[in-house]
Amino acid sequence: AQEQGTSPFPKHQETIKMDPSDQKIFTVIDYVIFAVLLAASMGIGLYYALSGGRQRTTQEFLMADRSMGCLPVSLSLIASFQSAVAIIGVPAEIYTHGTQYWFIGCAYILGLLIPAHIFIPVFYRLRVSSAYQYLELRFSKAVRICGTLTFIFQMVIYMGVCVYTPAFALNAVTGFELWGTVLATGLVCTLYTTLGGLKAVIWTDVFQTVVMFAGQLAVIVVGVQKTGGVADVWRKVWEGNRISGLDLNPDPTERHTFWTLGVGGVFLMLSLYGVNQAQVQRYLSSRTEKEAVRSCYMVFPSLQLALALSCVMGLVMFARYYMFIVCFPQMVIYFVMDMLHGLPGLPGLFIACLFSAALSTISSAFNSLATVTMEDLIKPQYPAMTEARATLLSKVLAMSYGLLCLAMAYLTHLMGDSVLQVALKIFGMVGGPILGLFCLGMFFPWANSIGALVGLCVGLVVAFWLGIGSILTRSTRPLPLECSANVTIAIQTAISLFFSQPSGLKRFYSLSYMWYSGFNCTTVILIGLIISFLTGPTKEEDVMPGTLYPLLGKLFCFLPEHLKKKLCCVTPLGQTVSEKIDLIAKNLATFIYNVFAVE
Ligand SMILES: O=C(O)CCCC[C@@H]1SC[C@@H]2NC(=O)N[C@@H]21
Ligand code: NA
Repeated sequence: AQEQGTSPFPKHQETIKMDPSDQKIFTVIDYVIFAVLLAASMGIGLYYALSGGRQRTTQEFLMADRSMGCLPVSLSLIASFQSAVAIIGVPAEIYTHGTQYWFIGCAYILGLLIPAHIFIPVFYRLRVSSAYQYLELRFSKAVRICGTLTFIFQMVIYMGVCVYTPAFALNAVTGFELWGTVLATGLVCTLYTTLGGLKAVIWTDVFQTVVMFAGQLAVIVVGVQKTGGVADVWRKVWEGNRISGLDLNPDPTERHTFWTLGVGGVFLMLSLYGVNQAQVQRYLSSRTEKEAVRSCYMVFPSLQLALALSCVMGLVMFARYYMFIVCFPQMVIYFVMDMLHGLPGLPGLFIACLFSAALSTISSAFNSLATVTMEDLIKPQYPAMTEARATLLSKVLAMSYGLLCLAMAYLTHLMGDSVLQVALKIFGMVGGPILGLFCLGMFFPWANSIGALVGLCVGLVVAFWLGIGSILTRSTRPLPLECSANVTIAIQTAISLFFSQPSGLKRFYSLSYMWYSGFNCTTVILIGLIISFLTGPTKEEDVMPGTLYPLLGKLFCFLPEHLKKKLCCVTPLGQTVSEKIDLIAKNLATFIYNVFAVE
């Protein structure tokens, strides 16, 4: 049933440019909406710079006076890791490979329950400001510093991808000024983060998350209506077999299956929602531990909604273009402008949506980077520093990270891979080992500092060997379009010759990137335990109270008490399993009550 439509695409696939002049994409109202977004974000920043304690202490600037409620915290938690990468990358993923990626939603259950009931209680009761303070309490100063530096490395790269993605995508399709937008976005974000601190970052995240959902919803509604209605879209999508079934293929080199997404995805979620400073800081800014746990529960429905919106957008895009099977990097933006041009204000709304996604993520990154640099690297060196000076320095740090992020944006220009893959690989390669470090500390009392250090280093080396190896050996990978033909072939032959390795290594390199978090986390734990046992395991009684979570006690709760004692599974968190279970039940009940009570 292929309609004989004329292809809406210009002849040359490489340079898809809708010249704003003839297409009249952006009317004045569109620019106004984009400007309103930046102005509103600045306004919130200024408001928190001039109200409350006027950002005079690090407790307020970095921790929002630990006074936040669960609703803003939960929306800010989503905004931190739902950036333009997901808004552009997920629809392209669904268009190209079908809805298999949607199964990552199954990882959100354990991916949020474990942080709510394991990581939050430990961090909250230690009353730390930075997650890496935990590493010094549990291990040593050296482990804390390595953890902090690893986190900084991860977030600086991730930030660059998040700033660059929306600007480059828009420029490629609509000629929207590239570096002007990167500068405008980066500077506005740096300003309101530097002026208003965590309170401003959280409240701008709330506003930006609403804009993000609105923009995606608008594209879906207009897209379905222009593609013949829901029934027609469903028929085209079904015929194009874009609705993937449950793929239970256990092969770990299979890119997306229920196992790589549903199980591998849990480790990805734990590395973000369990131990990433940006999220931990939000939990710690909650007024009570219960409020923090509740905000984690409230993330679940909104995260599922965000995932559904971006997946449905990909399906509508497929229904629209399936008869012209083409795929080029900026197809999603092209589709959006194809749907929305001629509807004044909607292209502007989508641009606002794209930059809301970017701003909310990079502002969280700036603020968490400033916090860990201050708390983990500077304050311990200068304990006598006055509050005023420390707060001023935190603001300077937020500003510096903002400028560094612009530089990273340019580096992203050179990466060329699909941005969703790049972002998820960064989390897997760097977030995975950090998750392993925290799990080693919380669940294994025998782990000592040397084991933790060696485990982290080996974990990072293996992670980068795997990550870079997979990029280099995927000779089938389409190199960025701008490469000229003969150079590409020469490079590819050189790489394939150099890397023509035995099948074992080839299989290692072809591990699905969705397993990176789980694989690297496990490496750190195994190496960490082996080294700890070789260098004299820590005794339970020597461990700082409150830094252990009796995971083994929970798992073996059926064992008699004396055996559990031997397996050192006491419950230092002071709650037996049954108390834990009824806490979960009570939380669910109050959460459901809150939702309906609000209605
Ligand atoms: O959107 C981004 O900036 C990064 C890609 C998504 C990161 C992970 S995927 C699972 C979880 N769900 C989200 O919305 N973000 C995180
Ligand atoms: Na975001």
